[in-house]
Amino acid sequence: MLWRKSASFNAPESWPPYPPNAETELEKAVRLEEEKEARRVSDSIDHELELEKQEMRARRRHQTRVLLLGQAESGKSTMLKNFQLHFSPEAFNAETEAWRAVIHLNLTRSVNFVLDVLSPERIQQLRGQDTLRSLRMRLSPLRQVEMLLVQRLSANDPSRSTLKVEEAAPWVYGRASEVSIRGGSGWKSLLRLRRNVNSGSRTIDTRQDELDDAQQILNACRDDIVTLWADPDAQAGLQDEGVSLQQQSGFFLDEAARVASADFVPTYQDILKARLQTIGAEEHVMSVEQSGDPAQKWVFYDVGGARGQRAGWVPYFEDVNAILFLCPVAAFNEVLLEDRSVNRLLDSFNLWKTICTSRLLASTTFILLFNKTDILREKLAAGISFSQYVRSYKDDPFDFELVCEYIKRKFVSIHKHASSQRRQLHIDFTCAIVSGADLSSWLLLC
Ligand SMILES: Nc1nc2c(ncn2[C@@H]2O[C@H](COP(=O)(O)OP(=O)(O)OP(=O)(O)O)[C@@H](O)[C@H]2O)c(=O)[nH]1
Ligand SMILES: [Mg+2]
Repeated sequence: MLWRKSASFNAPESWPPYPPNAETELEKAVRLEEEKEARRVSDSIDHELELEKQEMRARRRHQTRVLLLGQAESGKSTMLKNFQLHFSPEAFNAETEAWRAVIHLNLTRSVNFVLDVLSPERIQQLRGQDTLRSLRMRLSPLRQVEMLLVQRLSANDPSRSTLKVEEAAPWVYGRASEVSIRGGSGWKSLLRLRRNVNSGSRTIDTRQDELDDAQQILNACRDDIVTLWADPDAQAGLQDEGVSLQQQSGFFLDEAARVASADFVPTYQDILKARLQTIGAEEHVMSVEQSGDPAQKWVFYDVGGARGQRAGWVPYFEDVNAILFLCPVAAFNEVLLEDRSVNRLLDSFNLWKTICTSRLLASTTFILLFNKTDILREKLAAGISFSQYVRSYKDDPFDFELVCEYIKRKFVSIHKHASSQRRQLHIDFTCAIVSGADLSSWLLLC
């Protein structure tokens, strides 16, 4: 060490350091040279940081950051797919392969769920028990298919690597439990897998072979799946158990003949209907492919909406231009999967209140989307009374327009009273599984 700390001075963090006692001329010259060099390095670091900051600011000027919020199954990821389809159709199309496996998993889980409900004991009480019993037996390989697909889709996700089908399969509360796959990890690697399939890697080939096996078994079971789903006795058994699958996420049983066929290629509609629970947060950067300013980027943050996931939202609050909040209006007669004592519409009200109250979001643009309007319409038309679940509602309990108006009033009122400062609120009613919503106009608001 060329300079010594002065005995009388004990602040090594001060800069430049205090000249040591009894310093020779040579030592002094060396010290000054070192200090000069250190200052040059420090200035250059400061300069780099400043440049980075300026670059970031310039980038940010061309970046609009949008955070998608809402409870689980409110349609956040589906809305994001809609944005991709609208603004980056090429990127969207490139993911078709991966979505096929997800759709196959959705279908397989539905069939296995039906088989769980129609247990051997239950079948004994139904007419046509011989047919159902043999269908049950012939469809048993689908347990293996489910396990294979889960393992393949979560292949790169260490937290799911030991997932067993028995763990994922038991059905609760009239619906199959879900397989959640950490977004942006395992299942998307299927894309790379397909693209690299000629790379000669044995692992990749094995993985692809397994997916092909799953698809072949599913295809071999195709006619039996169609027969099971069309069987009036099976339908009666499901009805007795209070199970209604049609309005549940990832429902493909009505299209089983097409989806399970060997040459199935998912349509846009299929991909929008596919269900994959988001765990954690995913960042999606998009630019408008066909027209517009190529430097302009949209950054979407899609987060998991289940209760256990919500603490992870806060870090994104500080840095976003807009919140896209989704409330699934059709969920008025449902409860949270994670807490069956809580009505889903009530949970959305409370969540909205929390978001409005947040000071970090005081000057953020809010776009409120009332989603799943198609299912709301179907439920009310099928005679499910809104006022049976929402006691404060006093109008016609089956009138779609009035129910929508009531929900909107509630949200607007919460926004007005919970927000710390005035903020414009944009509201729309949507059906996220139909492409072509007025996405551009929302983005103009951000
Ligand atoms: N019928 C209908 N289904 C919808 C609509 N929006 C979303 N879905 C379906 O609802 C399911 C759940 O949607 P997601 O987009 O995965 O929900 P999410 O909010 O991302 O849920 P988490 O990731 O768990 O937070 C999917 O199967 C979608 O296809 C809609 O407007 N109508
Ligand atoms: Mg999601």
